[in-house]
Amino acid sequence: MKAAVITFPGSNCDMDMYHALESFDVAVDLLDDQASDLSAYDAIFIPGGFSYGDYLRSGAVAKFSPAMDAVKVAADNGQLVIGICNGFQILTEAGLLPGQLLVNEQPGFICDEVNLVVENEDSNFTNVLKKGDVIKVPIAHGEGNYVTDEATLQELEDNHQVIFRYQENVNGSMNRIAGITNKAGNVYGMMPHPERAVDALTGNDSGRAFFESLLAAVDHKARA
Ligand SMILES: NC(=O)CC[C@H](N)C(=O)O
Repeated sequence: MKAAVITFPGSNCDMDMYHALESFDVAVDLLDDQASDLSAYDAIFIPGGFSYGDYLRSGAVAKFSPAMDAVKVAADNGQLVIGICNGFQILTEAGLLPGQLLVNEQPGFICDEVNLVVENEDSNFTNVLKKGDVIKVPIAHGEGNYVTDEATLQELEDNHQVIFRYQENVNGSMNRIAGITNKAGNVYGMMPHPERAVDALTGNDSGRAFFESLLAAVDHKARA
């Protein structure tokens, strides 16, 4: 698998993602917000942080960067696009995923480890797991409260686009949504940080299943 991690001014989880991918022997390029051609990559990661200082709203400035035009082309091509935390916020702002991440129901920055329940075991991001499995993954956000209109929420549920739910609703998200895909299943966003849970030395490597699923999905596509 060939991966790109896009670093925006203010990203702060880009190197976490880089090291997580390297731990799976993935060839990773670190690109910046001026990236214009992403056609060489199986998977493109938009990492967490505070892109452009989170001015106006999280992700609201990043969506205008040249790199996001290239991400849209890649998404249309069916390449995998993965946004973690601020990356999820950028993908919703850019219109690549439905809904919006609002300020947490109890306003404030939450830094914790939370249990995520697998909702869809057939996705590119969970295929080594089973529906109902629980993985513990760090969260670190002030704006993780997922909202959308009722019709879109119903559509997300009906199309099995909800991939993970929080076991307990930590931030007020509708239907305890922690991660969703687009309709085609190749664009994915989640607020929790699997890239921070890949090394047993840190006390938690349950995020590895997420990356193992991605690798299996890319491998499967290459054989098809
Ligand atoms: N860790 C992050 O990516 C933080 C995301 C975002 N800036 C928030 O606080 O919600």
